Amino acid sequence: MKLSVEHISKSFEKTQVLKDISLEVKKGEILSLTGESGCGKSTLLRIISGLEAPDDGSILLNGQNITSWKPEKRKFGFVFQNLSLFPHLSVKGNIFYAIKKKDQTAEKLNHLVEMTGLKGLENRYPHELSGGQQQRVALARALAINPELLILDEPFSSLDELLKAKLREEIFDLLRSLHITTILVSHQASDAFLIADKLVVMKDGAIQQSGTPSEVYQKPISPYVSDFFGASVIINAKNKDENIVETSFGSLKIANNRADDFQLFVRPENIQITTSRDFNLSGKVLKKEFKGPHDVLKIGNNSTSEFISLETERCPHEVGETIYLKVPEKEVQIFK
Ligand SMILES: Nc1ncnc2c1ncn2[C@@H]1O[C@H](COP(=O)(O)OP(=O)(O)OP(=O)(O)O)[C@@H](O)[C@H]1O
Repeated sequence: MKLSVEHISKSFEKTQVLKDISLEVKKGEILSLTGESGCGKSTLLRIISGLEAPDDGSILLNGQNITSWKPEKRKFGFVFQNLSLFPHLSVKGNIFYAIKKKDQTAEKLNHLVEMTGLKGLENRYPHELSGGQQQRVALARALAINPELLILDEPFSSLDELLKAKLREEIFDLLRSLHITTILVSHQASDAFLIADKLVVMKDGAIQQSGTPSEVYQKPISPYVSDFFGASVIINAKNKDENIVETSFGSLKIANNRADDFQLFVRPENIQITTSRDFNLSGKVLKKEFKGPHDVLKIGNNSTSEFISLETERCPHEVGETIYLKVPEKEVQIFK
């Protein structure tokens, strides 16, 4: 199984909401699609699922052009944000909703409720279930059709943080064990989506960056992408000499041939506190906050209003002390 989205564009009236989007999901892969509200994620999902037609471009399933296929023919399973369970149907009725009568066997039901942790709840109605259980019903219903592709549109948004994390992990484990090809859409930035196989980050109707989670996390191409996944340290910089870059916190040895001002990006865990002044950044600890497993330092100096916010392991330095920060060149990304 392979789903290819090729050069999809879409406008509503005069506004272009999707601009030449291309991506690919292979058998058993989990692709996570994220981006700020209004960037076009839902519109893209609607086009993939056949609920909306693109102005340009094609959707291919195993090389076959399915752009004009009706949603039913595509055999995709969905779990939407609002779940859309049928209130007048039991768990069993909801799970079997899209299944032919002859395939509605006790064995199939049993298999689905066991997989999704709903055993014993088959005869309950949606209003008699918790939010997490309702999510499971929606998932079981989507899996019941043996979908070619599963589309999860922000399925965890209504749950509290703890339950969200637990259910997400459980569902990901299940999808991986079943080798179900999945597109997961998230409207929120979250490290949790780094467990997908592929990440696609959208902005203003276009793909900003796509790649493996570690590529996107370690080498984001813009502050927009870096801020989506974890904390980042971004410092204004300019070229000083060949391979020397100057910032208001000191100079660093970094190969860079840009003439204009630019920004240096580095993940906080790649910065080490050191005692050496040479080619390291320096600043005063302005604030130190205890955050359980780590401290957060706010580092500044007199020559600038800029400061570095750094998450570190237990820091022995106190407010007012000057500290030096080692920033390894290979961990630095340059943002224009
Ligand atoms: N049927 C429509 N008619 C006109 N404009 C639309 C229609 N559907 C979506 N839009 C517009 O297209 C843009 C993209 O919307 P879309 O719902 O795809 O974004 P999204 O990334 O899913 O946002 P969110 O995270 O808030 O759900 C928005 O500006 C939205 O107002």
